[in-house]
Amino acid sequence: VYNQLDASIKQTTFDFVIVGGGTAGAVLANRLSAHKEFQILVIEAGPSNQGVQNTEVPFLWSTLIGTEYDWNFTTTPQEALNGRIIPYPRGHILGGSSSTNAMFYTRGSGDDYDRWAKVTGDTGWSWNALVPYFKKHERWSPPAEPRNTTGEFDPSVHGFKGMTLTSLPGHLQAIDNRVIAAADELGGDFKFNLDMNSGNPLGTGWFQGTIGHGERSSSATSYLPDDVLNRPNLHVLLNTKTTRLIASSYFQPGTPTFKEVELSSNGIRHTVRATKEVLLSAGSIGSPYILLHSGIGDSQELHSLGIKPAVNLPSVGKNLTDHPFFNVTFRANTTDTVDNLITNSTLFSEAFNEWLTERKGVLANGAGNNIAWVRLPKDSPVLKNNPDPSAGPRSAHWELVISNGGSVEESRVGSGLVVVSPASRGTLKLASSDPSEPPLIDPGMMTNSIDLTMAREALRSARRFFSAHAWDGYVMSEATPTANLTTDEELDAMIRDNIMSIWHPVGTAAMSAKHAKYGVVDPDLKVKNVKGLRVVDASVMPFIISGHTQTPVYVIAERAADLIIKEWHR
Ligand SMILES: Cc1cc2nc3c(=O)[nH]c(=O)nc-3n(C[C@H](O)[C@H](O)[C@H](O)COP(=O)(O)OP(=O)(O)OC[C@H]3O[C@@H](n4cnc5c(N)ncnc54)[C@H](O)[C@@H]3O)c2cc1C
Repeated sequence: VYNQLDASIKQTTFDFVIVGGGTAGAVLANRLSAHKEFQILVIEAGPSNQGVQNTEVPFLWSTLIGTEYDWNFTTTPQEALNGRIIPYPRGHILGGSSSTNAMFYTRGSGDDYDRWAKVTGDTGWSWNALVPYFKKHERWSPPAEPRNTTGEFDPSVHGFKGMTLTSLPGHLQAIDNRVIAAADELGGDFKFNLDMNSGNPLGTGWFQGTIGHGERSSSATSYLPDDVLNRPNLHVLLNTKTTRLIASSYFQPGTPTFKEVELSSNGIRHTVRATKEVLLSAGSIGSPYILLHSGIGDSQELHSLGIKPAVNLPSVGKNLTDHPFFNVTFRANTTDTVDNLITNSTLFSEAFNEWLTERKGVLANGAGNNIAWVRLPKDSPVLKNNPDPSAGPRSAHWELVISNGGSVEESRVGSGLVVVSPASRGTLKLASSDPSEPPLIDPGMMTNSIDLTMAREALRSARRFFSAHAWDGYVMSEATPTANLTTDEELDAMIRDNIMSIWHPVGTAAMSAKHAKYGVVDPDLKVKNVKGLRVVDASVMPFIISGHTQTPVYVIAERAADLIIKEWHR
């Protein structure tokens, strides 16, 4: 591991150069370096994850936003959100966003992946074909505080011998029994679902997180532990930014080859070469950003920025898809909420000590203990008059992340509401030809009015959920900013004022079928009309899944590693 670009790095040629040591990049680094004949270099812009305590304590994930471990991006003014600019965090650390995310472990629905298989013409991306990769990635583990978890998950759908630790919440919360009772009482949309990761997520069930023994399990902790980092054929260069890829046959006719990588750290520039492939794993923002700076994108747009076009691939940076998110909260007749940890330093110290000494307690938990996944009703006018934005009947339109808290001023419970099958699309563009300038990120939040409808219905469904008898005497009244709003117009105005991103950008270097006229990579993740270059990360998803996006990234990377090894291993 090198902490910076300096003279100690003698080697400049490797079999594979992996750009980005994030969620996907760490998987590739591990799987490829298991083959001793491959020399591998990983280039990561951020520092090491080791010793960064707030990446280890699950409850403290949100404290990493806005720090040196975050790229600290923001969006362009969002047209459908009254011109608001919203924060757009991305992990800037080994492990990438898996080192800083909220650790939801959700696979989405079987239909999400079957849609990928359909649009790419490759059955290898179907749910059934990917199930072995979900299991290869996952190492299910007991919750941090041991208890009988029978009836809270289905062991048959999980992997027990994989890499990344997953678990049910260890610390039970005051509201958990009421959530399950509300699901049983209401049935229908909210019916209890034993395991939301079976391919059939709809209904209410227990949160599963990328947490093991009370600590975050990231791609860095699970795929790049010391014994892997110490492999003699794996080289990891930290604190170093890749600025662009250089075409080696620029002026020769035929398909350009991109095997040269330009790096920069502390003002020093350097190039390295891959003899076999460059693997771009810089994420949904970083990968299209590097492609565009390398002249791979819409030639006309690049030309107008002063970048010499190398390959005309107009889909680079287009199709940016993300999940909009907002909150609803209700005043609650309790003093037992997680917000007390924020307002009461004694309570926090006790909880922190418990985590430090035993890796237990509320700080060993993720962002909630229960989730519900809901669809628009079959007879919804939206579905009658428009194509269904979701992948199919097993995919949710929205998600309720039930939370035992929501305000530091008074006791509340509530729900994060996420539109998980959005129809809006945005773009990622360059502001200039200068690779030190951040990109223009426009997720186009709510630009398709169907997403507004789903957000409104999500709120109405949360109101139904919290008016179940199970909450009698506990939930008092809805709080601002959603309280007393009933008409579509009132709700739309509130949504436009409050929607944020839940930070799941995908699709900016999307896969398409082999000879499709659009798309950035083929189903084997090779960049179209280019040699020597694949993209392996969240940007290749042709459609967003109806769940949080780290798990599909791990699965994409696991399958990519197999494709790459099959091609090059002798
Ligand atoms: C705050 C937050 C919370 C989230 N919560 C959840 C959640 O609870 N559950 C879930 O499933 N998903 C969640 N997500 C989304 C999920 O983490 C991502 O979809 C996933 O990790 C993306 O993986 P990736 O490999 O595509 O990119 P990343 O993991 O982001 O990796 C990209 C890596 O490339 C590096 N890089 C980028 N550009 C360059 C460059 N020019 N040179 C060198 N290195 C570069 C970055 O520093 C980073 O390490 C969250 C994301 C965020 C930001």
